[in-house]
Amino acid sequence: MSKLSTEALFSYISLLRFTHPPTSLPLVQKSLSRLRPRPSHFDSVIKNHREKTDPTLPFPSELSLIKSTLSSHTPLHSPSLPEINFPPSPLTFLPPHLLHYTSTSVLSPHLDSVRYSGPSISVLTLLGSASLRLKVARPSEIDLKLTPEFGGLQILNELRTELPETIEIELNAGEGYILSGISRYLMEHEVVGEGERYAVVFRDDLIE
Ligand SMILES: O=C(O)CCC(=O)C(=O)O
Ligand SMILES: [Fe+2]
Repeated sequence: MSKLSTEALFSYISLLRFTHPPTSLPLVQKSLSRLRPRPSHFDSVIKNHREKTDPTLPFPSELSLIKSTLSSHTPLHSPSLPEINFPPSPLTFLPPHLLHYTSTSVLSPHLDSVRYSGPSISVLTLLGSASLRLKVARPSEIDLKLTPEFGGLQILNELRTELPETIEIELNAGEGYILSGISRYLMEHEVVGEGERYAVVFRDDLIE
């Protein structure tokens, strides 16, 4: 794995990227404008930020770009890794989740719950910049009963030996990333940034 190019590495963990102009920033700022910063999310993963799920904002061109990015992805597997479930097409998206971070906000390493959303998590940065850091998750973080079949936790050891300890990408306004496959189910993510940042998160619905 260490000989893989960055692009091949991202493909291997199904970390996809897209660019979309941050034209929805004014709508997102307006939607969040009356909210007070929250000292803590219910699970303490995010702190000192503003957030809101807003079903009234449709984001049609962002969602169609995310769908086409996902459907053009061919996962790259090492022969020893079992297949990871990939989103069927078409996906049904949950209402968008709006986020506003400031210099005091913290987003700690976590895995998004597999109880509430499906196989892809897409985030478009609308203002500001930060870094996304991905690491192979600890076994205790993974709910094997609810996670698609990975062939047991042995896959984590395999990933730990095959992947760099941290995979990091820059997040700038107008840039989006998608966590799916390995990066969605088997790696924890954290966002590290200094200044103000607006982002919108598109999660797809659970697959029955
Ligand atoms: O702000 C981001 O890029 C990530 C947000 C996130 O990880 C989450 O809301 O679960
Ligand atoms: Fe997350």
